[in-house]
Amino acid sequence: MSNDGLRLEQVRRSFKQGKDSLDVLRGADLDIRGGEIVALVGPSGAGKSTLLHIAGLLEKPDSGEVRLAGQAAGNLSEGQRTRLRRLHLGFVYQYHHLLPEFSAAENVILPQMIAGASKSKAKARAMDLLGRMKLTERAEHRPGQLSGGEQQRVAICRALANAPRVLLADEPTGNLDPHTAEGVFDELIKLVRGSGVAALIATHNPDLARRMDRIIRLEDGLLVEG
Ligand SMILES: Nc1ncnc2c1ncn2[C@@H]1O[C@H](COP(=O)(O)OP(=O)(O)OP(=O)(O)O)[C@@H](O)[C@H]1O
Repeated sequence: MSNDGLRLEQVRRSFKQGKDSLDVLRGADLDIRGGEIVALVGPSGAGKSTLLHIAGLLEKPDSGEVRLAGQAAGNLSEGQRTRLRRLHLGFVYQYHHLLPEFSAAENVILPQMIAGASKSKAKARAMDLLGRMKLTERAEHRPGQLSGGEQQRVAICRALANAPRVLLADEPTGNLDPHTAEGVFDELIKLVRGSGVAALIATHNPDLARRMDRIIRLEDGLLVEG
């Protein structure tokens, strides 16, 4: 069946470690539809970041297919992969990676302009996203003038700026104290639900994982439900 979100089919990835090969992904299957929020859990070193890099077209699998917004990525050129990534993917990392010399609003405006939006449209969307994250008053502040929670909320707005079909997040609240993490996570969930994006969020926090629609566990190189 078609899926306009994210689909992985029999994804395999191994790394050479000396004479041995470490089989991190051994045929991982995944299907996330628009509007679904899925937690990716598993012990440290299980391969969650590797899986997110492959799903985000930052790395290629040894075999298997990644389908993004209905399009198979396997046979695309580097240029086509970059375009697909720009059009359909948003990323949130543990650290915000905002541009320090630009304001919060500019950090959300820039990716839209790179994708071809006019400045006025990009600004209107940035202010709308920042408003939904309760950051209107902070829009003109630079990242260094914001709290850790606020920085991460701006990073979430930036990830959603181009209305991607798929949002990938690697421990998005992992750097924050538990109370702040909970608040940022609530806002993330609200924004994601309102946008219809397919979201895959890696977390070590079982309380946060339980609040998503489904939990997928990475175990011995395979993805299992629950
Ligand atoms: N480029 C690489 N070369 C060799 N080994 C790698 C490479 N990338 C990852 N690995 C190995 O693959 C395994 C999975 O790593 P990965 O970072 O995906 O795990 P993770 O589940 O995200 O861990 P954590 O929860 O600690 O972030 C680890 O044993 C790691 O050392």
